[in-house]
Amino acid sequence: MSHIPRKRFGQNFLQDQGVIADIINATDPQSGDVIIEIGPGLAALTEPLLARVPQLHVVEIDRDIVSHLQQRFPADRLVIHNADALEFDFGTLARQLKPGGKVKLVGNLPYNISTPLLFHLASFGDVIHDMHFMLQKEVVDRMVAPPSTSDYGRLSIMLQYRYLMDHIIDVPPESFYPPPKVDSAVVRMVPWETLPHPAHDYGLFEELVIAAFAQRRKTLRNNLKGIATAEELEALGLNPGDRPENLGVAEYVSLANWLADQHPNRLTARGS
Ligand SMILES: C[S@@+](CC[C@H](N)C(=O)[O-])C[C@H]1O[C@@H](n2cnc3c(N)ncnc32)[C@H](O)[C@@H]1O
Repeated sequence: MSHIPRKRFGQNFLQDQGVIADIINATDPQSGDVIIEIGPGLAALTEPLLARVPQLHVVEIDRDIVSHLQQRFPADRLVIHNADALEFDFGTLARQLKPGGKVKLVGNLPYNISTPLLFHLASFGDVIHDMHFMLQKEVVDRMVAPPSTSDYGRLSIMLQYRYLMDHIIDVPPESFYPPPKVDSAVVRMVPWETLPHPAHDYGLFEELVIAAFAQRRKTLRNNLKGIATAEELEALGLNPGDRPENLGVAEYVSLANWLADQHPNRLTARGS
């Protein structure tokens, strides 16, 4: 099939057999697994996945690609959902396909929707076993970054709160057609069975992290003015002279939980 890659759908098709094999191995498909692929494109991952499982579900927005896939694979083996992954209800499909169980997600994601898609998927953690995604390398570096490194920030904290994450491989532009302008990487995301540091009020935790990183080069004492005094931070075992990137997820959650329990209006009062 001669398909002209569509920029607006972020179409960079994988053509490197070594990278494809690495992603399939990382996904580790077993015959009983229910797998949903996001953005199958011209089937670079779809075909080897179908070689391992009896049936595969895919979510694809591009109608031309959908008709290509319909002609190429039998409908009982490849179930195609012609939909926008950003609006797709993965929860309902997962519960239908594996009642009481969990599904695997995989995809070489269009870079233009990767961050909103990660936020959309956050609400389906209870039905997801694991996810393997190709993303911009710069985004993967930020997702998995440990505290006190230059890549560590809001994205690291908000995703590490929900998932155990691993960087699997880096992928250079020439592994795709057409080559993207940036380097890529594959990340594994496994939702925590039980959150290691549960926030009493998730919204408040989110707001606290935004406030703490308002000015990355400033200290906590400065960024958290009106939210916690230097004395209060010290009493909680935190150093007011630290910069926001020095605190781990556990420390942000404990500060957020102290606020939620003792001073629930401080963040909103500061914002008004
Ligand atoms: C980077 S390409 C990857 C294609 C293929 N999996 C590969 O590795 O060669 C991204 C794919 O996602 C599809 N896509 C883009 N936006 C989408 C969306 N919002 N929902 C579902 N699929 C989307 C594109 O049409 C394309 O097939």
